Amino acid sequence: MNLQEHAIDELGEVFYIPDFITEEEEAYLIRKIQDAPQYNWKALANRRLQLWGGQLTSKNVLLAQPLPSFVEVYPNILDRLKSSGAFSTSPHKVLNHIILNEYLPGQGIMPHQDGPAYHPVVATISLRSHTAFHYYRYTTENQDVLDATARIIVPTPVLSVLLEPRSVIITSGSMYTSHLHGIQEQKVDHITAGDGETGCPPKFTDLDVVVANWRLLTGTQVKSAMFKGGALERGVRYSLTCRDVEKVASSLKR
Ligand SMILES: O=C(O)CCC(=O)C(=O)O
Ligand SMILES: [Fe+2]
Repeated sequence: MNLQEHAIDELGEVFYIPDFITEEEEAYLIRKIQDAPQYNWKALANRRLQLWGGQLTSKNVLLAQPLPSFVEVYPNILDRLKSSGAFSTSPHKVLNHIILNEYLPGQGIMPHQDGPAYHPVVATISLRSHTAFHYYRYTTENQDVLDATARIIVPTPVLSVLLEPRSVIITSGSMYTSHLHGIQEQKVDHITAGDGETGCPPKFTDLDVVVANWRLLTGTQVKSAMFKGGALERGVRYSLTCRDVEKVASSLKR
């Protein structure tokens, strides 16, 4: 796979690959996720999550646990991501940690950075529902403040993407190290139609920002919204956030 053909930003740091997994694989993964015992879920204020591959210590060391067979055997997400080239420069050349997030319609995640525990590449697979995913930057004022929470975020995203179910989005470079990303808490994503040409691309209506990956979208309903406009209702979405934790403790080191 030539990752650069999937670049959706000017610097070539963000890549969108539609239909990264099949519908059968998606159905299987969702069944496995839903079959997990209640105690595997960690409840947060506005979403639930599961950690696969172990916990991180306060010093950002992964206490590695085996990954579930349904990411290593069928479907073999590990190898598939490896052959995408996404982790070719990471220390273990492959992901070793996955956060599974569950979002109900109307739930999201505040703009944030993923931090220094991971090699600065993240691959996020979406299951079951689409969502709208935005990248943000800090203002240049206040730049020397070391505490990221004290810095000001520019409210208009620098890049906005429509993530389809079964797609993967890969974020690397400065988009990982110095930008933020988030999902707004919405039940519906309104789309303003484009004209099918680069001069007038489709937009997310509410923020008036271009759908950066509109040319790469494959879903019938989603594509129709790009050309005719429309409202895309969010369903329950699962995301698999795949990363390579740099420091690993335990005999499971890979
Ligand atoms: O669900 C997503 O697509 C994003 C999740 C995320 O940013 C994270 O887990 O750090
Ligand atoms: Fe994140």
